[in-house]
Amino acid sequence: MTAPLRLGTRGSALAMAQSGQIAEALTAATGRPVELVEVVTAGDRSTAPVHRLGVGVFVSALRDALAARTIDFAVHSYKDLPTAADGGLHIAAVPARQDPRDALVARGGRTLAELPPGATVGTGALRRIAQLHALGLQLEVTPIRGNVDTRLARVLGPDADLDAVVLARAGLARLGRLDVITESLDPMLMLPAPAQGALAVECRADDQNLVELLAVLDHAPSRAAVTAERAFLATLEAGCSAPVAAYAELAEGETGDEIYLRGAVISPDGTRDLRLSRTGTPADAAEIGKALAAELLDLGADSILGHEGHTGPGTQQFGSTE
Ligand SMILES: NCc1[nH]cc(CCC(=O)O)c1CC(=O)O
Repeated sequence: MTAPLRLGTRGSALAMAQSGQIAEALTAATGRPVELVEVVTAGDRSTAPVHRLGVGVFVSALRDALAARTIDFAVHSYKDLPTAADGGLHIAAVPARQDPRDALVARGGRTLAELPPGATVGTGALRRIAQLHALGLQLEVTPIRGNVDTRLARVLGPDADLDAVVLARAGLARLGRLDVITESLDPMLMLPAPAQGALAVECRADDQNLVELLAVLDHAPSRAAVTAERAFLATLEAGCSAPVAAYAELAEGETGDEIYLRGAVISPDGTRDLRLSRTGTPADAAEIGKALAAELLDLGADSILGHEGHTGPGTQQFGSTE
């Protein structure tokens, strides 16, 4: 009998769902039993706005448990990971990514275009707030936070107080709640967060057997897309309140696979909206991300991000605020 592998997870419904799906996939592929071990993070205990906490708080408790060897591996929402690499840890797999689009859940089955001026739309992410404002629809954008159920209740519950909320389609998919979506937002309107819809399966870098075992879950095209988007984010040195979006698509070109990366930096009020794209080969994913970020910095993205001259340690700790 092999001892079960210990998969550390947060206790939220979303975290449990995605950890459970990875545990099942791993057992199906390798025959190894997996046991879920719940880890409570500072982010779960606090009610402060996420852009103040930084999403890194959700991740650090799992990483501490990895370092302390109380768990063997962890599954993160990739977009919640800090861009700074963690030396002792290794992302052993990026499984096939879910549809990365954001989703609108609106009362009365409405789409974005059907919301009247003054309609109240809840979201916590500056990236979404900025892009909603940039649409110029006179939407009343309201900051909200909480888990997926809490956010849905603001529109669908008995005490609903908002006309709509925007959240990641992938989260709803993992919870089996795609039915509530009234519009999956085209990336032309709402470019997703870097790595949205992707998971990162992480273990200790020196755990060679596990590194090899987990690799069966890796999906090369998803890894290439996420690599480009995250290189873009890291090069912008985006702090924890950064309205940064990126989306890489892979397609077959005439001379082989091609990667098409779009990136945006938008001021929170939506009045400054810098968007560019770049193409290349998947093998150059990281370079494409870096080059796209450099182009946007040349156009003044730094002044939107508020770190001209750079603000010192800490500012590059976290990924996007989602
Ligand atoms: N911190 C929020 C968060 N982190 C990951 C997801 C689900 C989507 C994904 O895995 O990218 C969500 C919910 C949301 O943005 O609505």
